[in-house]
Amino acid sequence: MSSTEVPSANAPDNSGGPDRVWSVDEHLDDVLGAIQPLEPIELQLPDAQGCVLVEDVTVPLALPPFDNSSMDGYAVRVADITGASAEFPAVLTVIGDVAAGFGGAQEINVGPGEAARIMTGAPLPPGAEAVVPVEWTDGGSGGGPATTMRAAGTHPDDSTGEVRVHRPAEARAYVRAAGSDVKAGDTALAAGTVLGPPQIGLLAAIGRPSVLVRPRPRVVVMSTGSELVQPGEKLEAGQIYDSNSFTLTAAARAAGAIAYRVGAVTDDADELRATIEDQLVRADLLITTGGVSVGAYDVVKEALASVADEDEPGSGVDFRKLAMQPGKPQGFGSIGPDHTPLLALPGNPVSSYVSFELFVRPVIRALMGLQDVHRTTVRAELEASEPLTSPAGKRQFLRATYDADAGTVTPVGGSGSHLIAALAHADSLLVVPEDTTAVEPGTEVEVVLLTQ
Ligand SMILES: Nc1nc2c(c(=O)[nH]1)N[C@H]1C(S)=C(S)[C@@H](COP(=O)(O)OP(=O)(O)OC[C@H]3O[C@@H](n4cnc5c(N)ncnc54)[C@H](O)[C@@H]3O)O[C@H]1N2
Ligand code: MOO
Repeated sequence: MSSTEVPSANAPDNSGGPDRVWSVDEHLDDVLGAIQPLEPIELQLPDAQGCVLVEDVTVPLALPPFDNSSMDGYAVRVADITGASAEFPAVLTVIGDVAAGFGGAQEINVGPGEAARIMTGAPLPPGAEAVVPVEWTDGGSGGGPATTMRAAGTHPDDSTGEVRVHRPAEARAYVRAAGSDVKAGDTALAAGTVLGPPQIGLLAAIGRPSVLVRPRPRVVVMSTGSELVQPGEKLEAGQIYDSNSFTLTAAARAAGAIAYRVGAVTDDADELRATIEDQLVRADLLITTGGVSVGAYDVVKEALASVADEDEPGSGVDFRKLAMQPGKPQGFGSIGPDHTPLLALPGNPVSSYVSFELFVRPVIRALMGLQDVHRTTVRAELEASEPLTSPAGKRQFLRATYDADAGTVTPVGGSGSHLIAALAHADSLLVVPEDTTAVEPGTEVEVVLLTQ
């Protein structure tokens, strides 16, 4: 990197004391190391979308279940239409209709010199060896080539009488063979598959109404701060609107969670503790924002100190400083009888969002049992009118826009962790490493894509 690199004197303090500063990677390892995927449950197909399958699903019946037509046309015997042409059509007796869903195909038996009208998806009747599309015939009209089949309801006579076939066809032409998609006993989907729309469709096609999956985590998001007012309400002096709970609830949902937004809780440890205890019942993961710094009203630390069950291994919430900007103060641990994981994020809006992207999103995805828990990162050339500066010893995450065609990344707004508007116009985070204090335009940098 053609940028200013600072010596290791600025590296995080790893001494283990109260002033210890953890690196982003150490914190992420600790957080993810404490997360187990949620226990599998049986979910109805519409609810299983986006979830990870935990069973191998075996095909109970072949697809298609029976030989069927891929065209609207006539089911015929091959020998009857050998050598047929427009000038010398094969004239066949129409013995009836076979429509999709028609269960009585066995009653229609196509004998020599006979044809049955057949619709796309309808079972091939006994005796028939091929299907000729209606466009290869006169459609029973006695005239030239047909373009469509006339509706059985308005033209019942078309199911009887004669049809002229203008072209020969090979055996099995326009026939979709039973089992040509999957066979009974095949593995339809293997454990570990993420259920997207086509996978849900396959499960439905083989008749499965529900499957065993890891569920979406239920994530409760609450912001803290006595200055916070809900959008729509009147702002008094010194108050601001609560945006974090909206941002992070939306982010949790986008990450795959079932997200519950709890409005802002005031800076009162008892109230916060009571709210957290109330919310535990519906939470697989709790997220708080604010109150984790060193201020006199930073109550999250105080409240969480006694919500935790200290007698149980794995309980309790640790607060630490990370070598990153934004997002320096962070809390992580588990609380309540079920050791529900909790991440306490800093209150500054950009800090809480960047912290969510780096730590909470991977947790949500790990709870879902997904293998790939991280955002896509790419390398891009810095496009800027002047060099970027970054604090020594901290990994900085600047908001940016990424141009995939040009292979460039451009910072949006400054580095301040209160810059909500710039964040809303960014699609990526530009990463400046801990040992770099300046980055020249044109330098290749790492970029975290917030959309993939
Ligand atoms: N003396 C020090 N002060 C601060 C330090 C420090 O090390 N020493 N760290 C700074 C850093 S870095 C951060 S980040 C913040 C974290 O503070 P808290 O987590 O305690 O957050 P608050 O004080 O509650 O709020 C900070 C800021 O963000 C606004 N905020 C909070 N919640 C919301 C919300 N839901 N929606 C919109 N805006 C919100 C709040 O009004 C404050 O302006 O501490 C620094 N201070
Ligand atoms: O770490 Mo704070 O998140 O820099 O603003």
